Amino acid sequence: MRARAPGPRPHRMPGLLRLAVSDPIRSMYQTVSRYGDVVRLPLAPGRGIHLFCRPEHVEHVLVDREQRYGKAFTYRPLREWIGLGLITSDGELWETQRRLIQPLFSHRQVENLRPLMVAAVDRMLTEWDSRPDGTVVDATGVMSGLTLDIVGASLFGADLTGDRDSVYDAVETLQDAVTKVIKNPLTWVSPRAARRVSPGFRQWDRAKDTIDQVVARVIADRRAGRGHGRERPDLLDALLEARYEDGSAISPGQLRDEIVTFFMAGHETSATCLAWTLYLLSTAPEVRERLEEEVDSVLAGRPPTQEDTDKLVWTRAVLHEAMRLYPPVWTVERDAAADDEVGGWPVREGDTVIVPPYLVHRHPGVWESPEAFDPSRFLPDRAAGRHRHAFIPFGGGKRGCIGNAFAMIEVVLALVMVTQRYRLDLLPGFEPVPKVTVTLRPLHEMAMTLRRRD
Ligand code: HEM
Repeated sequence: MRARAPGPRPHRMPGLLRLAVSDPIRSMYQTVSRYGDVVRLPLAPGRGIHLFCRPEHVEHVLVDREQRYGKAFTYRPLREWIGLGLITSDGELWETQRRLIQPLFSHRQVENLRPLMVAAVDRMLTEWDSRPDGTVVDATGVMSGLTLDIVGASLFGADLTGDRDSVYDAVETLQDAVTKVIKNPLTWVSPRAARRVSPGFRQWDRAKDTIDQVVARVIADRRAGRGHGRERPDLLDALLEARYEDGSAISPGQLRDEIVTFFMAGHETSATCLAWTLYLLSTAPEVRERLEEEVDSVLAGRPPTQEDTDKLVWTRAVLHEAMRLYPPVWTVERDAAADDEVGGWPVREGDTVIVPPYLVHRHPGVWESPEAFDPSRFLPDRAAGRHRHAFIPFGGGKRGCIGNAFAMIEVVLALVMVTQRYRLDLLPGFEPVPKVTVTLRPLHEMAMTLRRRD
């Protein structure tokens, strides 16, 4: 094992941290272009942050040695708002909750949710149909409304269509809040204190209240037996009816935290993926025409079933390529619970390890012309032989995304059904810029015109 990975000397850290705060992706790029794809940043005496950008490093940290790593301290600020749900918990609590929830997210179970997803996309398209051709929409906002509707209907049997705008604003506020708190060095000592001293925290608490009120209503409706066309038990039923080994039920606090977690994780990521996909398609007419041809020839106007999925090769390639360029979860971070060695470099207990999908997905040693939008790189003949951790939009290992199958059904369905009826074009002169918060959503509105295809 070598002594220590390359990286800046401690006196350069203040400048680097300033850049990391103002522009995290640029600072990561600069760091790896100067030091290579393994970098150690001296955070404090005896404590380092490691950046690993190669697929084999990802596999090592997230899969092969996952038991040596826990969620990084950087996830702690999230707990201030979403509590200790599946994303932010660790250890025994996480294992118990994951065991409880995992069966509901198997391929077979989420396939059962397809009709509810189709109905939600239909509701959005029917609303679009009532607007004049050429109407301008904010693609990020509409996709967020759609995926919130899907999560509400399919996981909680709830109609959340009336909550779209307030939840959208609240999620944006909370993402900004988490990002600001993470950037405050006090977070390393106490995220709660960092939250309290940050300007604007009252507004953040109001956003949390907005989410909490929606969640409380969803639970109260279910307890009162008010359903919304449910044919089989959903996530809310599973959580309410679950009994732990000692026979106890889930506590009200834990119930709230899990629901808020699924609320947030389940819609924001898929919405971001769809918004970037629509943007990229509007920049590449030949890619979009090929998508339209595939959708028209495979489905002839009907919504896709499970059996169609394998035939929608180009559709899936387009979505994968959009998630490669704009991974909704752009960074994945762990704290080492024990000493380790990654790619021949030492990692000490307590060090933080970053495996950023954004950089792994644009690694020039793995991807040809990594900055280009080229879905054909995901066609089976070109994808063959690529390292399986070169593409990690859903993370990997036991902490990988529980909603992976759910999300893929949802985004394929949404893209296909939109493509069957509409073309979306970016307003001329408008160039979206990624906003680096918890997710990689577009900084401003993604203003696009809706045009019917018929
Ligand atoms: C395109 C859509 C999505 C992307 C790109 C995505 C990405 C991710 C990633 C990268 C992680 C792992 C984070 C880490 O290792 O630190 C994760 C975890 C998680 N995701 Fe997703 N996700 C998506 C959709 C969904 C959906 C639809 C749901 C729920 C319905 C969901 C629920 C979760 C949960 C609960 C976790 C935490 C899992 C655990 O730690 O046990 N995600 N997601």
